[in-house]
Amino acid sequence: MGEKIKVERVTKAFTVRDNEQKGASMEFTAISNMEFSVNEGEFLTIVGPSGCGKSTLLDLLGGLSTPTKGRILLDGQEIKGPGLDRGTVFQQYALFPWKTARGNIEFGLEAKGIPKREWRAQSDHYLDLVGLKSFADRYPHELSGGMKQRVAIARSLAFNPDVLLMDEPFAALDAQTRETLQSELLRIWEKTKKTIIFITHGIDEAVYLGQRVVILSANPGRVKKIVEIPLKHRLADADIRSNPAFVKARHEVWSLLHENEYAGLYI
Ligand SMILES: Nc1ncnc2c1ncn2[C@@H]1O[C@H](COP(=O)(O)OP(=O)(O)OP(=O)(O)O)[C@@H](O)[C@H]1O
Repeated sequence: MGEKIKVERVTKAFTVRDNEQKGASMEFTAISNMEFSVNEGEFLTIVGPSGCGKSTLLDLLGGLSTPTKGRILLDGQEIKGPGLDRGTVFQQYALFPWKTARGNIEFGLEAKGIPKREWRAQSDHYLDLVGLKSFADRYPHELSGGMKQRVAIARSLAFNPDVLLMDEPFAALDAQTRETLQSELLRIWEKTKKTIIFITHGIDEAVYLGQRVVILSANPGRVKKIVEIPLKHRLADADIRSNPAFVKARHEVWSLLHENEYAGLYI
């Protein structure tokens, strides 16, 4: 399994107002000296406290902004801007309200330059992949939150990106829908073999989905630890969250995230 993405000593600083001095500005370091890599076809989850730089990191991976120091390599080439090799799914559905589920997916096909005669078969394929074949002609306002997010995932996949960047895509959904979409996503990942980087606030979600979990700490955002999750065949076990290996991994991630509280840092 080759290395797909390499985050090399990345620092991202923003210029912000200096509250101490009127009219002056100062540097604020959101992410400091971050380093990790992602293997081809890996499902990597990233978890960390609010403000640790998760969205900043995803913007850098998406090429929407550039590091202040360090660099990010994709297939050995430095990321210098957005590209169709990376698809992003956000927390908010970001669908075109005037296009049907199929129309939203076909937008992805058009952007990728797929000839129009192939759209129908390909959009059928992606609708089927996310379990929405019978909702092809519905508009976003006629779909539930979970269905909208399925369309968003299908649209991102229609670009056929190498890497899927997911920024808390299930955060706005109710617990049951979230669990369903988590297992759907695992199934899609197993089928498509995409490299996935998935950002979340949820420890359960990070452990359930990730082959490895990157734990970030805040002020500034840094990699605290990368934990391997030794779970195989997640989909075969309907109640994997009760499995001792899951419980153990979950506890490890939880402890790392809450370490500072017990050291008295926040008390
Ligand atoms: N454009 C910007 N200008 C100045 N500061 C910024 C900018 N973008 C982010 N920050 C700061 O960088 C830090 C990291 O923000 P970011 O949104 O990446 O965190 P996050 O981990 O995604 O947070 P959350 O989990 O709450 O969504 C925060 O302190 C934020 O205020």
